[in-house]
Amino acid sequence: MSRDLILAVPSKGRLQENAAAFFARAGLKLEQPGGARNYRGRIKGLDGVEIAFLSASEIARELAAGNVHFGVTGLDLVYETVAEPDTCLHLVTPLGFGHADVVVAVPKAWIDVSTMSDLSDVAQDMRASSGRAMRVATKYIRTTRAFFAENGIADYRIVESLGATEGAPASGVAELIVDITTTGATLVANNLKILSDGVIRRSQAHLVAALRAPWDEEPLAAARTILDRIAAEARAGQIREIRTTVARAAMLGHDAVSRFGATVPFGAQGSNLVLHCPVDEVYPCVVWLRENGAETVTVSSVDYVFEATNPLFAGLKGRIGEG
Ligand SMILES: Nc1ncnc2c1ncn2[C@@H]1O[C@H](COP(=O)(O)OP(=O)(O)OP(=O)(O)O)[C@@H](O)[C@H]1O
Ligand SMILES: O=P(O)(O)OC[C@H]1O[C@H](OP(=O)(O)OP(=O)(O)O)[C@H](O)[C@@H]1O
Ligand SMILES: [Mg+2]
Repeated sequence: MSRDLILAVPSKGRLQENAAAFFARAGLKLEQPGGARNYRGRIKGLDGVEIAFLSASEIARELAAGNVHFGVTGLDLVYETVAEPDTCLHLVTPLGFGHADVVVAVPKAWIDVSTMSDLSDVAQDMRASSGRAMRVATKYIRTTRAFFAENGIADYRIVESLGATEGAPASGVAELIVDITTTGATLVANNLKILSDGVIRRSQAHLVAALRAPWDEEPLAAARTILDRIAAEARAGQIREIRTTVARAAMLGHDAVSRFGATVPFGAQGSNLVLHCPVDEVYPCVVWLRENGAETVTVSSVDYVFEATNPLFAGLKGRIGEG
């Protein structure tokens, strides 16, 4: 049996390009030999990892079943597809793309309806006046059931919709919808509005680990390598490297830690000072260094910051064995 770590990556759709670009930034180049129709691949120069190219919703299912170790998919699909995600999955890290909100939206013409509580009244009124249940068009069935139950709405019916859900109210198939929105353009074009307390979930793509996957020594070692790279790239993105020569470098380095949340990665050597400073604090830190005698100060982006500890791997390690 293969002892490879299996990493599931979207093979199509909204998340595909961003996922490949994300791994590439971390120095992990996904290779798909034979082109887009070959659903197995590898990472260039990294043995012990097999890529499974799947659709985003399939990835959520395969993670829950423990058939893959790692997967990239949207939080909306994780919670929609998996019954008890907290028991069998570990969210390793958000990836900063694939943003979408799962929302409850009703016709704009319903001027008296702006909250879930108002919607509860609508459901009762409909039942009383026509004897029928309010209808909700959606493909987010589990998500809708849970959210409506939390809001005390029980008398409604789900109409399963696999596409163009926003058209359902106008075409008379349902009274309202639960769907994802990113820019809001589709809702506006269909004369729908989001209820003020109707944002069910803010979703983005995540790297997710399957607790039920066979986490033998080899896949765990591969996971450590992958997460080492991802953490190094993420850390590098949060900071800029500031370099200067200044008297009392050690003391200023020490102060920069408390003033700006900087780190002094290599310690202060004589009058040379290197700081890793949070992006938003870079300019204030430069001004402060000059006030303290620094003349030339350079600021640069770094590609990776590898550190002795890796919070992503530690987080995963802490949860393996629970699944
Ligand atoms: N504007 C958007 N429209 C649709 N999906 C989006 C959008 N923005 C981000 N996403 C995310 O992309 C993921 C869905 O991707 P995709 O439609 O390719 O997956 P899928 O549902 O598995 O595919 P298919 O519908 O073909 O089976 C979800 O996690 C979703 O939140
Ligand atoms: O808020 P917006 O930026 O307008 O984006 C949201 C819309 O985009 C997606 O539809 P998609 O184009 O993927 O079609 P489908 O739902 O029919 O698959 C999603 O299902 C919404 O309908
Ligand atoms: Mg889709």
